[in-house]
Amino acid sequence: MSMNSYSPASVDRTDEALLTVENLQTSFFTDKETIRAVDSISFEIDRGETVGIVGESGSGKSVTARSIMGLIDAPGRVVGGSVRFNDPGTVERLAQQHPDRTIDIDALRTEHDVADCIERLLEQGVAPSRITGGERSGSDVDPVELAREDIVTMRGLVERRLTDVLGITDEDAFVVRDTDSGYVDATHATEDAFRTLRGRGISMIFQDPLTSLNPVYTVGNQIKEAIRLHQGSQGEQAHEEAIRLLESVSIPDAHRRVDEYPHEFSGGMRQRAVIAMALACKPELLICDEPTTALDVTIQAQILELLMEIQEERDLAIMFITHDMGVIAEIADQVNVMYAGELVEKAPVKKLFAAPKHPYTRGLLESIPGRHPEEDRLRTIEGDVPTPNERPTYCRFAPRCPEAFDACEVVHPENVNVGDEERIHTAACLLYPEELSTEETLERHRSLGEIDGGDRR
Ligand SMILES: Nc1ncnc2c1ncn2[C@@H]1O[C@H](COP(=O)(O)OP(=O)(O)OP(=O)(O)O)[C@@H](O)[C@H]1O
Ligand code: NI
Repeated sequence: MSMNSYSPASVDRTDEALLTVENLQTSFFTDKETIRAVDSISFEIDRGETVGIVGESGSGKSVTARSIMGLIDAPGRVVGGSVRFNDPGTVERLAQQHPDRTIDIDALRTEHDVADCIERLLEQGVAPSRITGGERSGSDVDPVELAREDIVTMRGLVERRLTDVLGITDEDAFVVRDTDSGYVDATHATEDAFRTLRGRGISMIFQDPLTSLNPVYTVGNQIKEAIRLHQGSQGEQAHEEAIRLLESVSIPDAHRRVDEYPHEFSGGMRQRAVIAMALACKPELLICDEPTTALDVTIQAQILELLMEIQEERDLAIMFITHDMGVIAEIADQVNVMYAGELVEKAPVKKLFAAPKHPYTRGLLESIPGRHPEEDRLRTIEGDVPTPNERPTYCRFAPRCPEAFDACEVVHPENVNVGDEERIHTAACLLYPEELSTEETLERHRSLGEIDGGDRR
């Protein structure tokens, strides 16, 4: 495949998200059962934005983060969907490192006609909904026509891995370059590529800072090692940079503390040091998995404050995982609510708090401490998150839902619009869309399930 020159400067940064997660599925194959820990979820993260992932313990938040980072180990595996990381620098670097795993969309466009390709796919018996990606559905949809209208594109065919008609048999390609953009698909990346991705593009911090810090090295040496790996500088230069990083996360007396060991730091200071280490690789996206859960409330507030400052300064995108709706209110721009491996509601933070739609979200909001000061016991949602161990043909929340009705046991709720604008506020609940009759609503969810089901394994 030819390698066209690629200029990051020409990238149109406005129309495509930094991270696009689409129908991501990650399962654990244990002796006893298959746990569908992340069961076909989709969301996006824009540059400079904080996206919260919230849900009770066991809802699949950490597995989502680890899937994006390539950190799922046996018996777990990412089994479906895509995670597209659209950072020009990372795309360019990986395209150079892995030319044989790179697909050049521009070159494909000059060689092939999309409508012809679609006709061949249809002849091969590929379902139209697979080709259109469920963008448009119904019996009257003609994918060939959509291609003429430029709705189904070359890029779309590649994203849906409908590539054999393009003469690409390498299922393992994971870098896609286009004239004005490109992405790395983390669900197909090699371990080698993940090292680049984790080093340059995406960093992650965990609940317990000690998982990221080695007790036998000084904090400074660990930060310097990160600097050496990711920025290439060493010696005095790296030392100065380490101090600067510690100062940037407001560690007082950084000149002295740079030579201290992790056990000499308090919990809050350790988490600051871990953030400094994460920043050493100049990430575009920082994934935080409950980074403040182990800290007391005052320290927690300071760390959140710090993250927001850093984000502002660096135009960093943050994916913030928590089970705490109060923290979400503080930090998130966008919120994704997860339940038993699925995404059940998605909205901008203000909309979610002002008009929560899913009964589960409402339950989570009701259980924020201080919501009902007149009551002396904290409200909780009765029962536990079930283990998602089969393909859902019903609502997984129904057994705990105060609003469940008969259909919830036999129809799987799909994400539908619950606000005025398309795709801005969605919920996966059979109570919606509100304007339809019950019969029509169920029909809507069933037919959306058929499209989504095409991708769900
Ligand atoms: N290594 C593993 N082997 C088997 N099952 C796993 C493994 N890791 C996670 N799971 C399962 O995946 C599901 C989701 O777990 P996950 O850790 O993502 O939840 P979470 O939302 O992060 O919860 P918490 O708030 O407790 O961190 C759970 O049912 C869990 O049992
Ligand atoms: Ni977790």
